[in-house]
Amino acid sequence: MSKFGAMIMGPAGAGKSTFCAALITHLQLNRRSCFYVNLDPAAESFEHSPDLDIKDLISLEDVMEEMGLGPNGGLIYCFEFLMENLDFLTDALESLTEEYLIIFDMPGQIELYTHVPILPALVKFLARAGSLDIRLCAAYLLEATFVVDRAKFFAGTLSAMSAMIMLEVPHINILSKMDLVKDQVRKKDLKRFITPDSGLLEDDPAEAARRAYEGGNGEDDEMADPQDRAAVMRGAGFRRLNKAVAGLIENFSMVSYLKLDVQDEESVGAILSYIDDCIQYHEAQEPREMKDEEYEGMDEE
Ligand SMILES: Nc1nc2c(ncn2[C@@H]2O[C@H](COP(=O)(O)OP(=O)(O)OP(=O)(O)O)[C@@H](O)[C@H]2O)c(=O)[nH]1
Ligand SMILES: [Mg+2]
Repeated sequence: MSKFGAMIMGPAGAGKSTFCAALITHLQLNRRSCFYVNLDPAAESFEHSPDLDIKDLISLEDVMEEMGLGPNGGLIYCFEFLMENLDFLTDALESLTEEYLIIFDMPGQIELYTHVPILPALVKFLARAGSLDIRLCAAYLLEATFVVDRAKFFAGTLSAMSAMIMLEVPHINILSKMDLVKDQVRKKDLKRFITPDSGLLEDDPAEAARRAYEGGNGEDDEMADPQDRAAVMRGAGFRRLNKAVAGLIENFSMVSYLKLDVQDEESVGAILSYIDDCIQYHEAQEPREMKDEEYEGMDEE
């Protein structure tokens, strides 16, 4: 029997926990079962209390205090500890039926998604057939406010792509906090972020401001101070690198985004449908008898 899950990932403050809460509320309203797993050892408050909380195994605060580690090293330590104590997950999850959507609320430390191999190992463990056998969808959130700084947007997109390549499970990317940019970005422009277009760097208003600050196009201006000139050359190199990265993202067509406005029930429902499709949730459900109260609900409609 398969189980189904969604791993909600992304940089610090991207809105992961808020999205988890909205997803849970939406599932409850639609009479669907869910199981909320908090894997952020630093998370303190929750809208829905977790059904399983890594802090019951290990807390970041204790690790930092006892091991003398900082927040990032401490987080890696917590995950290494989790990997040595996987029974903590197995014991809680193994009895869940295919009706449940297991929601994993992940921490925001970016190194977890880019260059330490812990997350791929955890995902492999969760998905392994014959063990927990969870069909997992990774959902990577990036704040829509990143569209204001286009170079930053491509850097964020690169981190989404890195997580996608590293984890090797069905993956969706989400632009969160859409409410914050709705009135700032024209619909036509927004499309170029939803499916990233490298041309965005060509007509970047922030870039124009940067060039003006540097005093010209940055490549052939005469400058008195060699240090200024070196800084500008670094700027030019940075721009070329950015363009190359953006071109790579565009050419591979690997990343596109779904829009999330967490206050809007329909938007949350639409993303859930994508998650369901990715993991083929509905195909696996047994036809079930409706409960009496569900029949009653239908009479009223
Ligand atoms: N305007 C707006 N604010 C949001 C939205 N989603 C989250 N926030 C706010 O953004 C902040 C961070 O949200 P969280 O859900 O805690 O983000 P997170 O990704 O879980 O953060 P970490 O776990 O610390 O990495 C909070 O102040 C939220 O209220 C949104 O859709 N719109
Ligand atoms: Mg969180």
